[in-house]
Amino acid sequence: MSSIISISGVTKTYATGFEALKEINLDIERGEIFALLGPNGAGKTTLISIVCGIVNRSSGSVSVDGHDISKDYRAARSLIGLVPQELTIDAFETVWATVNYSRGLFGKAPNTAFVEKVLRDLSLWDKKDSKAITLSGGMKRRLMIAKALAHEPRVLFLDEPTAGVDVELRQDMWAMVRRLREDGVTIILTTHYIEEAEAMADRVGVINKGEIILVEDKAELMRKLGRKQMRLELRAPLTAMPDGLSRYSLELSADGNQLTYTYDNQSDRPGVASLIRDLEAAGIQFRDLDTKNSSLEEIFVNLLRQEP
Ligand SMILES: Nc1ncnc2c1ncn2[C@@H]1O[C@H](COP(=O)(O)OP(=O)(O)OP(=O)(O)O)[C@@H](O)[C@H]1O
Repeated sequence: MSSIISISGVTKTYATGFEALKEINLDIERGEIFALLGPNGAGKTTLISIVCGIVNRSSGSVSVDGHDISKDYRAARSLIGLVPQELTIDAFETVWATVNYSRGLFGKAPNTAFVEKVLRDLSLWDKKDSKAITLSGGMKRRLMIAKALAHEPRVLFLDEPTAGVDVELRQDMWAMVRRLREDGVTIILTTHYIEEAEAMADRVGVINKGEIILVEDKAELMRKLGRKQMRLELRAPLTAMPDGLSRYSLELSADGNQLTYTYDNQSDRPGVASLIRDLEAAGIQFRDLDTKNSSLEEIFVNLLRQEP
């Protein structure tokens, strides 16, 4: 896959002297869903805003489909749709006017069939004549997306797309984002909901204190950094861990009824079989057993914990 966005050596120091981005190098591949994760204040919005031409970088370069965002600003910007965190729609404008106006701003010829398709895809068609002020919160967010798609961008930035959105609507949004990808749109989203990245992203980037600390294929990341846990429900509670089991990384629940064994996903010798033998030798019996893989959330928290 070739990259559609290329960010090279980008730094940002705000007028206050605050260094929000330190030497960011990042390539976004054509047609992927890329999730940018990071704690509050990590620099996600700053980075997106630079690519979209809203904030000036202090140094470095960015190109969008080969167009330099400074030298070739218009061409670069016309390839991008941005859905910012805050609502930026005129409350007294209709849905139809909002989307068509936005298309016009990019100098695109009117195309009612295209705008109709966007509104239908976002389940806003029956609201086309409603004023934005009369829409529910979820509809307003969808209108923001419709507005961002009005000029047929090839790249869509979604900054915290589902912040404060209920679970059902969040699932709808995810489905909609996947459909956009199927249409060939590259999607970059920032999110606090790690389950969102887990559900949708092809690749994940983690940014912390203005630095990209990791970029990885999501499935690979979960395979490489993921851990597995096996939980055993004991027949009789244990008061202390028997000596013979000290070589395993075992945790005993406070009531003594559960043992949890954490092990490496990738290891050829995860030690499960020998643990079970050793439990037997120690006379510990269990009623039930289950295993689970660690989530992206656990991987993320561990990554940030390792950072100085
Ligand atoms: N105009 C500005 N002037 C000075 N500092 C700023 C400005 N805008 C942002 N910052 C600072 O830069 C840092 C990065 O902010 P940014 O909004 O990019 O973070 P973020 O990762 O998007 O955070 P969040 O998840 O909270 O939206 C923060 O410490 C913020 O206070």
